[in-house]
Amino acid sequence: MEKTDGIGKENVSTEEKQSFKDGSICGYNSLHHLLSANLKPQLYQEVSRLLLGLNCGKALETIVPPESAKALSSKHDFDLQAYKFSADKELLRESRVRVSLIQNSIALPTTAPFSDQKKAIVEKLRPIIDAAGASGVNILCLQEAWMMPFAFCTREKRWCEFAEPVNGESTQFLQEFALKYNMRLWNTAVIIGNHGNIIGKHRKNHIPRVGDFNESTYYMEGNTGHPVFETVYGKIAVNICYGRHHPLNWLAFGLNGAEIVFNPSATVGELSEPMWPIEARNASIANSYFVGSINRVGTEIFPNPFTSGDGKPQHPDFGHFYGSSHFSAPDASCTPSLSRFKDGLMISDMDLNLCRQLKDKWGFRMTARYELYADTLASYLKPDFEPQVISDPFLHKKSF
Ligand SMILES: NC(=O)NCCC(=O)O
Repeated sequence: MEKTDGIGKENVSTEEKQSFKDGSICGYNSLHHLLSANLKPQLYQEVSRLLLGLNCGKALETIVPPESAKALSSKHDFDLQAYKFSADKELLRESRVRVSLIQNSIALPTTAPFSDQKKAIVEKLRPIIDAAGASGVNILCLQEAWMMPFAFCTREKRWCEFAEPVNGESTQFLQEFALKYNMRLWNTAVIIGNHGNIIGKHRKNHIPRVGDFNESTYYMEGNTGHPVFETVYGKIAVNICYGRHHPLNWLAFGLNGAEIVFNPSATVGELSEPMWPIEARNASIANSYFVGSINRVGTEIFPNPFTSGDGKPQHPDFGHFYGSSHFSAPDASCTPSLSRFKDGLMISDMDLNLCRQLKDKWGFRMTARYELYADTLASYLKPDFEPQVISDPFLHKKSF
């Protein structure tokens, strides 16, 4: 596995390890770097087999990005990784696509004028999107609320100034690239076609009310259902951030025929890091589609400290957004993650036939018994719902 600049270092003292406040994992870019640097090769291979799975019976293949993309990654200091998910070769159906994810930190302090903050993020993204374009990427997804700091923890209304109409300046910025590179790009919920056209939008279905994530101060639950956007490169959908904790949300995109579901996110280590690699991978397996998970990076400090309603002291930041963007495939394989603290571009070739092949192999759709669940859900929604519980008759008897 590729080692990164000074951060992927092997000789880290204990004191140093304890003092990494930069978002690294004991000085390493990601869990996979830590493991590859510290395990003997055969042990690392076995750990990888379990952590990342196998694709067509082998460890996931890496792709070498073009020199121009590598040069942009060195010059602008972003993590660049590329992989290939294969499927069994089919004679009649060919369905290959190159997909990518971008994770980024903000570019200016949250105290800078809002328009400068937005411009600086756009300028930071330009070379990363160019690297994706130079790599022949067909579909690109950015993180949730990519053009602003994730200020919803503050509950201050002034951050609403960052809101834009569907065809606002951020969409227009991406439309240029979509046209230039014959690519589809998304700003979390706006889906842009390779002619620079807006194909549609999807609004976040589930709005968090957990820890500092109290986004209900800013927007309402989405009302756009579970749209799947049919593009020349495949059928794609967006499950925005907190929606990943809702298995029925994933299911509905699958029932509508999604082949790739993106999960643009903003989430912090203390809250969700142990869940992050599991939820996407599980959704991918259960619904026989690919998942692209994207999380922002960095720690964003806000001018006015805020409390979290948990009795603890007020604080000026959310915690560390841990990046770790990656792809999961329906055969339970997945890519390693991008850096935990650096901007990054993850590229992956996908043979979308893998979705149908896994449906055929495991038959989850065929065996799903949706009518059972439709009945349970219908009765659960009624005010007189009684849970189906059969108690041990001895449970409520007095003991002798
Ligand atoms: N942005 C967002 O929905 N965050 C919620 C936190 C989480 O789901 O981990």
